Amino acid sequence: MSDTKTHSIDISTMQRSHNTLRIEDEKVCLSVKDLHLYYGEKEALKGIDMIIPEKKVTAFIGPSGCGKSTLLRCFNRMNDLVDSCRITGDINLHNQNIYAKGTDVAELRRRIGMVFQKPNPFPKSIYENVAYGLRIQGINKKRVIDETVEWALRSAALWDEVKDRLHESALGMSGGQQQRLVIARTVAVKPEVLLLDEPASALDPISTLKIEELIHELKNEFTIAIVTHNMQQAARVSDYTAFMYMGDMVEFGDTNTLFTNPTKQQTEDYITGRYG
Ligand SMILES: Nc1ncnc2c1ncn2[C@@H]1O[C@H](COP(=O)(O)OP(=O)(O)OP(=O)(O)O)[C@@H](O)[C@H]1O
Repeated sequence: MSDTKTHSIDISTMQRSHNTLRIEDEKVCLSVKDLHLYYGEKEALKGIDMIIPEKKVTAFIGPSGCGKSTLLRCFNRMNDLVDSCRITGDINLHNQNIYAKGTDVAELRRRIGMVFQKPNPFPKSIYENVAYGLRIQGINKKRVIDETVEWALRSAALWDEVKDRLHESALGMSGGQQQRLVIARTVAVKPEVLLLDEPASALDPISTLKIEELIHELKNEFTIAIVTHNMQQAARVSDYTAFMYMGDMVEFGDTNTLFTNPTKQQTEDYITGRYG
């Protein structure tokens, strides 16, 4: 690295812990081995090897089309829904191969929940949005559902704003509230992992800040993987960062190190805004 370059992100001004994390010290939640993914003839993931550490936030960054969302969708087998898609390699969730024959994909998606860019609440009440996953699981005791709805809404930092209008339509909420409601709906079924695919990119700056604060709280209970186009956001919210380029995992490591002292020239070029 040259001494004269200026980083576009000054991580030292962020309220981050300056301790460098070591991936070897982490408990493994998900491990990815030699993962290749093809959409028809096109190879979109070219032999990915990485782990997602437990109860930490792992961010995926990289230019448009590099495969971030594709990789995220592999973790709960959302790519199964794409006809042309073929996958080789392994992904293990706590040593269990999620692509093994006989895997209960609905149960996998309960254990690994996903939140998308655009808030997608159901056209139901706030309460019923959060209760939905519980009812699908056959839970119908009112007391259990009431308690879980409150717990999930508190976990999503939404309870105080909605406790007096639980039975009003979710569609009357602001975009930022809707996204926190979707997060409450996802955590209500007690997943182990939350996959967040650009969860704040459709939101205003204040709602974005709330989501970032929420991510910070949620990692006490959940393992989080987040795709973001916003490098400042990745630097603020994540413990580990993966930089991808054209289907390759170029660099993966502790977020402080990746943003201040990347080992690969391609990573440095990207985080200093030379391309992307
Ligand atoms: N359903 C699909 N069918 C065919 N090709 C796809 C499909 N989804 C993604 N691709 C292709 O796979 C590559 C990776 O796409 P992906 O959406 O994972 O990238 P990304 O890094 O998340 O991009 P962005 O930041 O723009 O969302 C791209 O070339 C894209 O065109």
